[in-house]
Amino acid sequence: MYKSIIIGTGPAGYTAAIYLARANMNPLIIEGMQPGGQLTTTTEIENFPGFEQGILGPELMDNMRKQAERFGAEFTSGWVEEVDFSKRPFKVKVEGKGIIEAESVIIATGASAKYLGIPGEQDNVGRGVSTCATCDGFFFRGKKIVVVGGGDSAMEEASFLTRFASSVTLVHRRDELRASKIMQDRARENEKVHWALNRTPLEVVTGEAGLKGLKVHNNETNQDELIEVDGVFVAIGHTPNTGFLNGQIHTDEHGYIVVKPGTTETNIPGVFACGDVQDNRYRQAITAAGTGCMAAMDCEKYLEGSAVHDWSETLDQ
Ligand SMILES: Cc1cc2nc3c(=O)[nH]c(=O)nc-3n(C[C@H](O)[C@H](O)[C@H](O)COP(=O)(O)OP(=O)(O)OC[C@H]3O[C@@H](n4cnc5c(N)ncnc54)[C@H](O)[C@@H]3O)c2cc1C
Repeated sequence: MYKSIIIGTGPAGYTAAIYLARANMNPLIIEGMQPGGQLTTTTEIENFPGFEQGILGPELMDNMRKQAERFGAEFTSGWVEEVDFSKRPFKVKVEGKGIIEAESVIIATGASAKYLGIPGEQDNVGRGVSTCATCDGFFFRGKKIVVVGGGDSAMEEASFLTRFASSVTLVHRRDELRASKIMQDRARENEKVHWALNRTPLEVVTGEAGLKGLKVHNNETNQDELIEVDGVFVAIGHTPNTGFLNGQIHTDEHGYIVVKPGTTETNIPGVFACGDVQDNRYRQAITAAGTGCMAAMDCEKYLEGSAVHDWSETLDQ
């Protein structure tokens, strides 16, 4: 039996692993199908502190893994299929490995960006196709971009990207947007934002020089069109990876794990959550790593038998 199991090896899981391993807690880390997490799908990371010239995503994650290994963290591959948090020790069922038991569990399974599922999209992630304006907007200075989506986050990303891009065209398959009025108004007031509503994305088109544009079907004219751009930002939401929890941990209406404010504690003492799986707002590598540190420290306190936080006093004041 392990003192602690960490599920997931993105920046959150690796950071928790570094802290727990250095505290002699001998954690077991379950890697899942995507060792290294989301950053292994991208190229240059320019906003992770400590790397003046930037660092490649896979290299950053490889460094974090080696750092955790150096302090004795143990890794196993496999996908967590089920958990049983109803009694102690906690049980974690890993595909092909069976049931592993632990006194505590840190959930760091991230959130997957939703994609359109059209030809050319996956081949060009990190080469013109992105799901993160904060991460990649900087690479599109003076360029033309489309943002696909009709919700608040699409409006926000479109407005944000006008700081860099020469023009941002918002593509949505209907002529009505789901976004709140205030977010729509903000985007509409921005003269760099253009609108291509009632258009269904069909294909990310590339040429010899790279990305050429987004082919869409115009639902009004029934014609296909090519919107010529340098970048395609897909802003149709994220899915937190919480299916394996089977409702045992409280989640919000979007499926994100709910933690006690200012901590990584879930509704079950001894089960902690960090990184994008509990963060619908920031979703950055540095915030994931930061909460990974918090989860390890909360977990250590729990294993030592001391209360993690006593909020009652704060709330009484
Ligand atoms: C293309 C791209 C570019 C990005 N660029 C930047 C950037 O420049 N700067 C920045 O700060 N952020 C960037 N981000 C965002 C950043 O990658 C995330 O915020 C960060 O990776 C979240 O870390 P995490 O540890 O919470 O989860 P993730 O990195 O998502 O890792 C989740 C881990 O959980 C595992 N897992 C999931 N389900 C299971 C399961 N059932 N069983 C076992 N394991 C499981 C996966 O295998 C994976 O190892 C980018 C994201 C993408 C997609």
